[in-house]
Amino acid sequence: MQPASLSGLYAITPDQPDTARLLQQVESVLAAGVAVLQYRNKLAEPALQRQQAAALRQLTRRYAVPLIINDDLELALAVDADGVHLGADDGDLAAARHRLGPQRLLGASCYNQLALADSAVAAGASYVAFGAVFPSSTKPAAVRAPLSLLAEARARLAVPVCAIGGISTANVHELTAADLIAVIGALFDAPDIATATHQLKAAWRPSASSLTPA
Ligand SMILES: Cc1ncc(COP(=O)(O)OP(=O)(O)O)c(N)n1
Ligand SMILES: Cc1nc(C(=O)O)sc1CCOP(=O)(O)O
Ligand SMILES: [Mg+2]
Repeated sequence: MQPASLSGLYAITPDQPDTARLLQQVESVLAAGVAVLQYRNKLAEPALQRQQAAALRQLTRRYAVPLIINDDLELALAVDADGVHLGADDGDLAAARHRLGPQRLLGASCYNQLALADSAVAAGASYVAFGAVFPSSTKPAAVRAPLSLLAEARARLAVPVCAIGGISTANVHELTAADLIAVIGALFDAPDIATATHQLKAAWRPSASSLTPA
C-alpha cells in the first residue's frame, strides 16, 4: 500500500474486554466507512489481545479496511496485520520497518515535535501522528500539539499527517491540514456508533494534499 493512499477517518478501538462487544462496535464503524482501523487495548492481557487482534483481522478483511496494531510489532506480524503503530517507548522504528518489509504500514507518534517526524520518515514511517490536538478524555495527560504543526508537517514531509486527541464533530472542521484523523471516544463512546461515524466524516473538510494523486 502506498502512503499517498492513506487518508480519511482512522478509528482506534477502545479498551474493550468483551470480544463479542468489541466486534459489534468495530463492525459499526467499518460498515459506516473508515479508512483504517487500529487495534488498541491498553488493559488486555497478551492472550486476550491476541484473540481480539485475530478476530479483528478477519473482520477488517471482510470490509477491506487496513488493520494496524498498536504498540506490538510481534502481535502485528503474528495476526498478519497490515501494520503497526509505535510511540516513543514502543521500539525502534527502523528495526520495525525492517521486520515489516516494504509493504506493511508503520505509523509513528510524534506528539508535538516535527523533529521526531523527520526521524520517523527517515526510519521508514508510512504516516506520522501529532497530538493531542484537543483535550482528550481517553488520554487526559497527553501532551498538546498546536494545530499549526499539522500544516507545517504537511508542507515538509512526504508521508500522510495524522491528527489525534479529543477529535469530535464539534472541532474536526479545524483539522483541514490533516490527512488522517484518529479517533476513539467520539466514535466508541457515542450512543450510536454508526451515526457518530457518519457525522464525523460529514463535518470534516480536509484541504487537498500534495500527496493525493490528481
Ligand atoms: C494514530 C495514532 N497516533 C498516536 C497514537 C499514540 O501512540 P503512543 O504515544 O504510543 O500511545 P499509546 O496509544 O500506545 O497509549 C496512537 N496509538 N495512534
Ligand atoms: C491514544 C492517544 N494518543 C494521543 C496522542 O496525543 O498521541 S491522544 C490519544 C487518545 C485518543 O482518543 P480520543 O479520540 O478519545 O481523544
Ligand atoms: Mg504506544
